[in-house]
Amino acid sequence: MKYFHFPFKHRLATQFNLFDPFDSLDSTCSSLLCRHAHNIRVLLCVDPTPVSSDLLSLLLALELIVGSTVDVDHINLPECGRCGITVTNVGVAFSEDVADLAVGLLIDVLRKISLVTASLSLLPGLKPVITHWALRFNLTHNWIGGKRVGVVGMGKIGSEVVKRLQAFGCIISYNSKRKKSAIPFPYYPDVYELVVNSDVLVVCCALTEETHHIINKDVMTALGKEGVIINVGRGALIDEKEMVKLLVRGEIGGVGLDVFENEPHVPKELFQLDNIVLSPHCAVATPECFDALEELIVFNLKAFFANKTLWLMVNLE
Ligand SMILES: NC(=O)C1=CN([C@@H]2O[C@H](COP(=O)(O)OP(=O)(O)OC[C@H]3O[C@@H](n4cnc5c(N)ncnc54)[C@H](O)[C@@H]3O)[C@@H](O)[C@H]2O)C=CC1
Ligand SMILES: O=CC(=O)O
Repeated sequence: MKYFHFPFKHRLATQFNLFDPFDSLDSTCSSLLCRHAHNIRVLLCVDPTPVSSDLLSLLLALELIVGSTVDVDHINLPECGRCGITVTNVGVAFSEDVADLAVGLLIDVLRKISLVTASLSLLPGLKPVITHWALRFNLTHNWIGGKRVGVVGMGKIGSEVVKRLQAFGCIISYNSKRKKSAIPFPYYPDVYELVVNSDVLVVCCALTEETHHIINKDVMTALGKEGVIINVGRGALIDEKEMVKLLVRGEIGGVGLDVFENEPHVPKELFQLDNIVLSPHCAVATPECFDALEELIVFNLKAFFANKTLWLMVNLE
């Protein structure tokens, strides 16, 4: 169990009959897994560990998979549906922290906080006269208030992003799979239409066949030289190769990324640029997210063994 810290594993082990394949000396875990397979009723899926049809075919007693992520596309859901296995995910447990990071990335790209922090160490012996001191840097002039922000994916995270950006006075519009009657902002069914009406894009939709490279070369070109893209969804929502080329040529204004197309690989060209802010897919790496996740897991395990209703079941139809 790589993702959870020891006290949580201990908590689980004191309440349930826990079998952790990472306790095995066998690096593939396969022999231990095979030995216990017929007894396992619940699989706790840590991180996006793949749950293939091969694995499912070993676990003949399996009734429930408790996911620890928002997306559960690493789990073979059609096979779960066929075998009558229930799957749960984390729902809103992570949404606020991901939205916070999205807004943090945006402010940092626009105001270059990380960049000037790194530059401070390069300026020894300057007189501490604040205006002169500050003017040594290319001061940023980007205001957040009044920016037209297009949200791609008005789900749980998108809605939290909007709450925060409204407080800055941003002008919001969105693209999503469908128009949401409860959302009072202009809806553009075509992402290209959204972009031509936006200064900033915040990308936080689910990655599906349909949304793969939804932010392609044409979309990014339409956003223009001053346009900024923030991506906290999945790397492959953006055509990363094209994004790098456009950034290098100065054809988009800047990016803030928590996710990459081929993690943990980060295109090295990005490190030469001063209009990017990067984080290593760590939007949910907070104690609050982990606490919420752990409570959710324990709730669902207890509910399952007590034949009670589970939280956050994924629709497998
Ligand atoms: N950076 C990180 O650590 C995290 C990233 N995520 C990513 O954020 C994504 C969104 O999470 P939530 O808001 O909780 O999910 P959600 O299910 O509430 O929202 C997903 C949104 O994607 C939209 N969408 C689906 N298909 C679309 C299409 N074809 N075109 C446009 N929009 C489409 C849906 O309409 C929905 O509004 C997750 O799928 C996950 O990939 C989630 C948690 C943490
Ligand atoms: O990226 C994390 C997730 O929960 O999805």
